Amino acid sequence: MYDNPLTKRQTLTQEVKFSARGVNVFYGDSHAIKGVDVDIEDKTVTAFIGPSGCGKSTFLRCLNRMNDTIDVCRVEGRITLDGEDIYDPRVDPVQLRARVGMVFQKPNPFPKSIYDNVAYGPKIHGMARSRAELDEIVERALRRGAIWDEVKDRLDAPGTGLSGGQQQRLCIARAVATEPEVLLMDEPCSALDPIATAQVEELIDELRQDYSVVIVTHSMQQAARVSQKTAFFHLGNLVEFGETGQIFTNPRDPRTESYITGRIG
Ligand SMILES: Nc1ncnc2c1ncn2[C@@H]1O[C@H](COP(=O)(O)OP(=O)(O)OP(=O)(O)O)[C@@H](O)[C@H]1O
Repeated sequence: MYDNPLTKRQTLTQEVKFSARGVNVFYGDSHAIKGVDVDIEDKTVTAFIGPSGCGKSTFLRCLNRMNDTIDVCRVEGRITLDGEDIYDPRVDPVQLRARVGMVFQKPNPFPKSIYDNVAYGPKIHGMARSRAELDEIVERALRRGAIWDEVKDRLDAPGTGLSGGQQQRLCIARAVATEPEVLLMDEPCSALDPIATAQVEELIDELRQDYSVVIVTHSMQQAARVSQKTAFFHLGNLVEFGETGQIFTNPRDPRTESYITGRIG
């Protein structure tokens, strides 16, 4: 059931991209993430799994400081990206989010054309000196999002007019347009049908050639299909982290075993 040819293919250990140590997150008095230590590797898909409310999205949002936008949220501990503390006051969260892109649960294209959806980030970050350069960036990103062929003849059409699966691939193209190093995906397929889900999963597998990808998913089958590393969260604790194949076939913690066999969650 959890057979994963992808994890079998990769056995090499990659460089560490994110390193988290002693991370605690509070919403007011509520302790949502408890003392999490984890290393997230480059060129690897890491899945965050666990029952609803266990803190997967909260921890994901720590990685690009999206929690900064939530008033009651407080993050403690140390998280480094390529060895640099991302919570250092000198770090500009906007620049950080260009390096650490995010794709959300519900496809959320801007109410703009397909072209402008993708061109927006590169324009803000001054990545193109001419319209021709911007055209190239947009085409490259749409190709990376595996949607170029479907939209190349209607780049001026509104992004919101695409199907759900196309919108999500457009959002992935938008996220990669600024050439991030990491892509965070919060249940990116939960609003998609099985065909669109399969397309996005295939795309995720391609993206890991160049990026570190972290995906929150409720689907253990999806975690097994797309990830090489899996982190199991329970009640705010990171209970177990390891090779996806090991987590699904030979979990070390009884809580992980209960979850993957359907006894909790
Ligand atoms: N903006 C917020 N304000 C207050 N509490 C929050 C906020 N966001 C999340 N929480 C709380 O933090 C805990 C962890 O939530 P989080 O959304 O990270 O879990 P999750 O594992 O991603 O859940 P799900 O799988 O249901 O999306 C929960 O108890 C939740 O109620």
